[in-house]
Amino acid sequence: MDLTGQIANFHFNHILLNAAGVKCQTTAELDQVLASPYSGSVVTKSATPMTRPGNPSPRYYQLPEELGSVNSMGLPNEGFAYYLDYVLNKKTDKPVFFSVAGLTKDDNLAMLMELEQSNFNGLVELNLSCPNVPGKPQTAYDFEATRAILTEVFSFFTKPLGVKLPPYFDMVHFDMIAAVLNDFPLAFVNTINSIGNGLAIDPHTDTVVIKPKGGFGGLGGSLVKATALANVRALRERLNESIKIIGTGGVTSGRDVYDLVLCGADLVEVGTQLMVEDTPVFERLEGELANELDKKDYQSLAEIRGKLQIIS
Ligand SMILES: CC(C)(C)CCc1c(C(=O)O)[nH]c(=O)[nH]c1=O
Repeated sequence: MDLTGQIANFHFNHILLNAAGVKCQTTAELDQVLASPYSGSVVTKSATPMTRPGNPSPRYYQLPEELGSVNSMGLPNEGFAYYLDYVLNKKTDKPVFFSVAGLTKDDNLAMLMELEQSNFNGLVELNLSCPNVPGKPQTAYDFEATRAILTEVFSFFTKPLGVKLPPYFDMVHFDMIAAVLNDFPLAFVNTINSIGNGLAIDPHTDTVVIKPKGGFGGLGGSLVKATALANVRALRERLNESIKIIGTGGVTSGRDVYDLVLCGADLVEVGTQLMVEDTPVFERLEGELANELDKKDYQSLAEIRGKLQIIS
């Protein structure tokens, strides 16, 4: 059975990997994800130029009944140089994704320039869920700002680059972000990032469950699956076919992986469920995915990729 994927010149023997932010802050975590026989790759925690401690804890909370998670980590990471050193020296046959999340455009451009001039030969993911300027929405919700930064990036960047997007909820927003992205030689789009600024309450104490931002945080896990499917499907329908799609959000079973591929995903990332089960989740999900294909006598993901049927 062929459970592989392809982005740019990179072939992935398995389509599953971690979502940036989960199991990818330290070299030990990165090594564990890469060492899993059932992961196809690894993505680093989104890097800022300097190391960051992130927000005060509690900053991550697992919701009850496996509903999902809420987080306001605050970009804790070991700093750009730490991850560059890792990806330059790590021996692996698997393609590697390097995620950058500068808090300013200049930080992003500086990190991307250094990646461009380095011997890094993997894929770069620019996290557009970062704030643009105070008082304005995150970059990916500011279509002019998105166009502006991609114009500057592609004036010098020649390696395979994709963007990590927050979810959109308005059909016109799908049209607008796709119209921007289609103007650039992107290798991929990764959709979705967490659903922004959710709120969860501890019923025993009538208190929010995380400390930062008065309890507001990004939502992940099964409760975001329908939004993830919609964003993968909507962008697949709108983006040039040269722009591949990484589907992220709501994966807890092989059927969830199958559904994201049906909507057009080339690779699939696991976040919240990886926090729950650790790296054995990759073997479970791939086994369940193979069973779903078996049920319908499919031999490869290529036969179902983008083949979601509508009711005519
Ligand atoms: C939300 C930001 C802190 C601007 C970026 C990092 C990030 C975080 C984080 O580090 O809080 N959490 C997410 O669910 N998605 C993200 O992209």
